[in-house]
Amino acid sequence: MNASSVRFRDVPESEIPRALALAYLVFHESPESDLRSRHEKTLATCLRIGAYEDDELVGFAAAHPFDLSVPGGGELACPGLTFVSVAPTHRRRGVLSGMIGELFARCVAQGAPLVALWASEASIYGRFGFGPGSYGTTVEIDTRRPLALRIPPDPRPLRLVDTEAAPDVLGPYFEGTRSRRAGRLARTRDWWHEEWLAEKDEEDDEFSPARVVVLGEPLAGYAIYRTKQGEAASQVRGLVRLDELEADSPEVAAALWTYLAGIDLTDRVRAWGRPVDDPLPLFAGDLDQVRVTEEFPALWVRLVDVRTALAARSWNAPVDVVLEVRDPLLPANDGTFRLIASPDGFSYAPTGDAPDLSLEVRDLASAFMGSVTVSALVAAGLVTEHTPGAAPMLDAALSAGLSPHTADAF
Ligand SMILES: CC(=O)SCCNC(=O)CCNC(=O)[C@H](O)C(C)(C)COP(=O)(O)OP(=O)(O)OC[C@H]1O[C@@H](n2cnc3c(N)ncnc32)[C@H](O)[C@@H]1OP(=O)(O)O
Repeated sequence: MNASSVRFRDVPESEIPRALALAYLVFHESPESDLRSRHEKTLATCLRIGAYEDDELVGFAAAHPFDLSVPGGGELACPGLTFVSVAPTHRRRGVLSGMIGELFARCVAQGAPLVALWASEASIYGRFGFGPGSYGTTVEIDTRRPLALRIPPDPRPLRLVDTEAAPDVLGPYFEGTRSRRAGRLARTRDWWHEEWLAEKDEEDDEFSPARVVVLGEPLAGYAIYRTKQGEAASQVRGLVRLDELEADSPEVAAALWTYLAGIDLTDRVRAWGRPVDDPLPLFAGDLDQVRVTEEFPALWVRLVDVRTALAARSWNAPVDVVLEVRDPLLPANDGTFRLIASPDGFSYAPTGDAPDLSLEVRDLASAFMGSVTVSALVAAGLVTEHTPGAAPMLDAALSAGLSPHTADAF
């Protein structure tokens, strides 16, 4: 086989089981029938690209029809790439590259300015112009003693909400958070039920069903969590796994963390995918008790249409810079452009002027989302600042308050 013997085309709904068989092969999975059915249902709503050698499916990629919040409260169509699978017999011959090219062409045709993904390996997607658009952290709390905090928890009562009713209670609140943080996907009712509130945890069936605890009327914050029993014989106590916690104020967050840390018969809380600016590690009273154990790239973002993406985000200070953007895969983005933006206006047009900053489109994606500053990229040797002061000027314009954050891993 060579790359030219492979053809790319849509995978019809009737071939979803075949695509899933390839995905389970490459991800070393053998899910039970209810999870297979969920995957089939999800894939029916996705864009599906297949790489075929004659009639054999040798590569598969799907994309969810997501909308992503961008800095300043706007949102953009952002296909969410997932289930990327190449047959072990056909690796490293350009099948993934071909599927990505196909996906970008469809995004351009459909007017989707962004693509996003969670990477199985962080080394794969930079070459295709993806940069980390949000980072996540893992936080662990030792709850063998009461949670020590430097601020008083909100004293209002907490209540548990049935998972059936939860999307109606949490949905509008979560939607409100999307205008404050970039990186958040719009959630449908099905997404809430299947990805957040499913009876069985997809990865570890020792966990309880999802539990939802809320504070305030109207809602001022909530937590979604699962618990795992300990083992009396080996004196291992149970675990609380926090899946999501949102709060209007640090006091509400403090009340929810105190609740989680106080759950009987458990001695740890583990929270994966917290925002990098989560206030808990700041208001914790004992930093031996509350530890940030990990920080990782979460959502990878690709600017398929740089101009449309930049136009959709907020500009918090005036900026006038010439950017030399390198994008070998999408020539419309590649070139030298003058960016003039402020809270009152935006323009981005090709120019023959000398650049103030030179950068790769993957780094522009991270700066666009707000996950890294341009000055930090200059300091790392990834962006060239030809005109002193251009990077801090662009950073002031890009600044947008809270860090980008994505908890929906897909
Ligand atoms: C969004 C998601 O779904 S993430 C899930 C990704 N899928 C998996 O991890 C499943 C198992 N792996 C696979 O199916 C395949 O190995 C894939 C999809 C990762 C790669 O597919 P391939 O068809 O082999 O990739 P392709 O030949 O197009 O390689 C393109 C480039 O990426 C590089 N590359 C491919 N896979 C990897 C990897 N795992 N790590 C580092 N680099 C890689 C290649 O070396 C090549 O580089 P080059 O352009 O400098 O020569």
